[in-house]
Amino acid sequence: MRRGRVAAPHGQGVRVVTAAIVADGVRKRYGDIQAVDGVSLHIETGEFHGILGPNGAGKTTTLEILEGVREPDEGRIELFGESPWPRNPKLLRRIGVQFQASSFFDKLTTRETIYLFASFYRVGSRQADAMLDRVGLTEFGGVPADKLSGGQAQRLSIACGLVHDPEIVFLDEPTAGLDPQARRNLWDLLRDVNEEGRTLVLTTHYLDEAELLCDRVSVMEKGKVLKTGAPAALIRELDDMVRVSVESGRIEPDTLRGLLGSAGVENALVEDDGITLSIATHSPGPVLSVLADRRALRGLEVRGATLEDVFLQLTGREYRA
Ligand SMILES: Nc1ncnc2c1ncn2[C@@H]1O[C@H](COP(=O)(O)OP(=O)(O)OP(=O)(O)O)[C@@H](O)[C@H]1O
Repeated sequence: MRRGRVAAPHGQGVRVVTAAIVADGVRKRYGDIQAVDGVSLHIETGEFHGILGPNGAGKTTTLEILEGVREPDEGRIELFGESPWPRNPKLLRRIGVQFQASSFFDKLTTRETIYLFASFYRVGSRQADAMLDRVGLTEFGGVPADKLSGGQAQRLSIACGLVHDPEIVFLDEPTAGLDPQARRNLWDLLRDVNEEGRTLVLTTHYLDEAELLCDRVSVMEKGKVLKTGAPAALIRELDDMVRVSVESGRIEPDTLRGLLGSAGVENALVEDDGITLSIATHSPGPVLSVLADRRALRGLEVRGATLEDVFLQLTGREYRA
């Protein structure tokens, strides 16, 4: 949230912050599945907010309800004080939705696609061209939209959601499936869009992405928001925990149990690669000393806690996107 907050004039000492989005007690059920189970959110104007969680946590359903494209079973939602459901014409120009790239018309070029989206809002071709330029796609204007690479298609879909200059932008896993370079390029774009004072709400599987981009995140699991806060604040609540990792083959299970029993060890697990033993602790000294005694320091890494550790602490289980 870099520029979007409404600051009080100098000397008054009071900062007025208006809510862009308020959700209260939102529920949505699909048959037997309670997809969203009492979600409440308060997202400030200009905030970059991440809704994160593993598959099936209820992120997309929550986002669609906020966007006003899905009706909640229960709960109150307001965008700038207006309900988005049923379809609210007063809000349409003020919100932008990044559509999944797969929903483009396959016979339209990149330029025709953004012109089409621009026409929905009576936005002229000059503004549409400028937006295409902004996302670096001018030279691909004549290319059929379905021939763009994954990163280019995502940039086009974001451009289509931004072309009418909305105040709130909703993005559903905008970097899913992109290579690392394309992800980084997209992060730069999203940061710029937020710096202009727009409110961004993004869902993501990637905890590192949320940690890097978002002012605040809401961690979701099983339809509920487990916690909301600034990534750094959530991590700080873990009380200076660090994660010590080594190659697991070097340490016997007995030693591991001993470590787990010792003071300050929060948890120890073998990571997805099947090789790395990862130990979360508040006192890395004794842990490192036991590992050194056992000559089990191969592959040693010591790093600060991350949002993965926050998730582990909130749910008691490892984060698996
Ligand atoms: N239209 C639907 N009909 C029936 N069940 C649905 C529908 N949409 C979602 N669900 C179910 O609701 C739950 C929440 O889904 P949702 O897509 O909101 O989660 P998500 O966190 O966005 O997951 P993902 O990261 O996999 O997209 C899941 O169990 C999903 O299978």
